[in-house]
Order: sequence, then structure tokens, then C-alpha cells
Amino acid sequence: MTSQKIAIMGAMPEEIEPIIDKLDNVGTTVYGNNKYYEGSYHGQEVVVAYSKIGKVFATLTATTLIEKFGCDMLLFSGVAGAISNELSIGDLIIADGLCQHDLDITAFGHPFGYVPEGEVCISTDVGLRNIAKDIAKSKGLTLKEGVIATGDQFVANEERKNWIGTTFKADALEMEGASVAVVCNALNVPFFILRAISDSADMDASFNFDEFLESSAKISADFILSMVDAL
Ligand SMILES: CCCCCCN(CO)Cc1c[nH]c2c(N)ncnc12
Repeated sequence: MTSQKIAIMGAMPEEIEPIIDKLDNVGTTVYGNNKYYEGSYHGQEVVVAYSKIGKVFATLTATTLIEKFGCDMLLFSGVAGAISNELSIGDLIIADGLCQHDLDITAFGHPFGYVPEGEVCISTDVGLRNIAKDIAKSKGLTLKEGVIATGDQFVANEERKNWIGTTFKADALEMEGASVAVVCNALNVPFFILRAISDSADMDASFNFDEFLESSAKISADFILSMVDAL
């Protein structure tokens, strides 16, 4: 148990509903066109919100969770498209680093995902990753660790997926994680990004996403709640 206030964030309602359902003493605050759920989980103070999809919404919500609600760390729970063929639907991946695959000023000779005074890949908190690995071991769960690529595109195209994988050495892709990384890194808040695979970012992605969103989101949410118990 930590006396700190924990932010739990997702991008879609389905990603945080399994979490909100388990909170006690829930109060809600509407702020910045978003709803924030304040409550406790097993006595641990948490603030939970979904940002809506994409990097801009995620930036607003992550910043609000920290600056307005005073959260001291941020755990992200959600689903992602697989790039690595080691990842199947329902598998868990934690980000050791995050990049923006649609950030591109290569016309000036810069690498993909880079802008001046920025960095292509932002690292997540090692301590939180180690806690996750210990939990996975104790539960007999497989947890992949790798780079997650973020962009404002739902990727449903093998060629684009493979380009992202090769260019950024990424194992999975989604639409919010790198924004959370930039915000938490800038505000010096430890953060942890967990995703469960919902699809393989290929021509079947949208069908698989629709079918597995709910079940994969719950897998991620249950793990995140185990993290809260371990903090
Ligand atoms: C109504 C449609 C909402 C899609 C939101 C998807 N989330 C974004 O974070 C995760 C994700 C799962 N699979 C993906 C994929 N193939 N490309 C991008 N993002 C993802």
C-alpha cells in the first residue's frame, strides 16, 4: 500500500469499466470534457478516467490526472495491435519504451519519430515494470516487454504494421501510450503502460478488435488492479 495517489487511465470506456466496477466510495468530477472517477481500491486512493481515442485526448487526460488531481504515478490499461508474431490475442505486453510512429520531419534529415529537443523512444519506470514482472511470475502469466509504437491511426494494414515494427523495433502499436509517456516524463511522474492484444494490426484488425476488445481489456484491467495491490 502506498500513500500516493494512483492514476489509472485508459482510452475507451471498455478499458476502464472493469476497474471502476471494483472501486469503493466512487465520486465523479467532470472536467475538460471528461469524467474522472475518484475512489479507492482495497484502501488505495485512485483516480480513473478514459481519455477518448488518440494522442491529443490522451495528452489532455494524463496532464489533468497529474496537474488537477495530483496523482503521483500513472498506470495505463488497454488493448493494442500486435506487431511481434510472439504476441497473440489476449497476450499482455508492458512497454519498456514508447515512440510516435506518425511523427515525421524526415524532410529535414531527422529520424522518424524525432523532433528537436524530443526523443524518439521514452522509457517507462523500471520499478513499476519489475513489480509487474514479479506479479506475472507469481501468477504464472506470460508478460512480454518491448517497445510500443503510438500513432493517430488504427492500423489495419500488414505493410504499415511491418514498417512500424522495423522502423521503431516495436512489438505492439496503439494510439495513446507515447502521449502519456511524454506527459509523465515531463512532469516527472512514474508511469507504466500495459496492453492486452486485441488484434494483429492486419486486414482482419477491425473485426478482431470488435470481437476481442472487451475480453482483452478485462485481462489488462485485472492485471493493473493486481499492480495496485502490490504498490
Ligand atoms: C473504434 C476504434 C477504436 C480503436 C482504438 C484502438 N486502441 C487505440 O489505442 C488500441 C488498438 C488496438 N488495436 C489497434 C490497432 N490495430 N491500431 C491502433 N490502435 C489499436
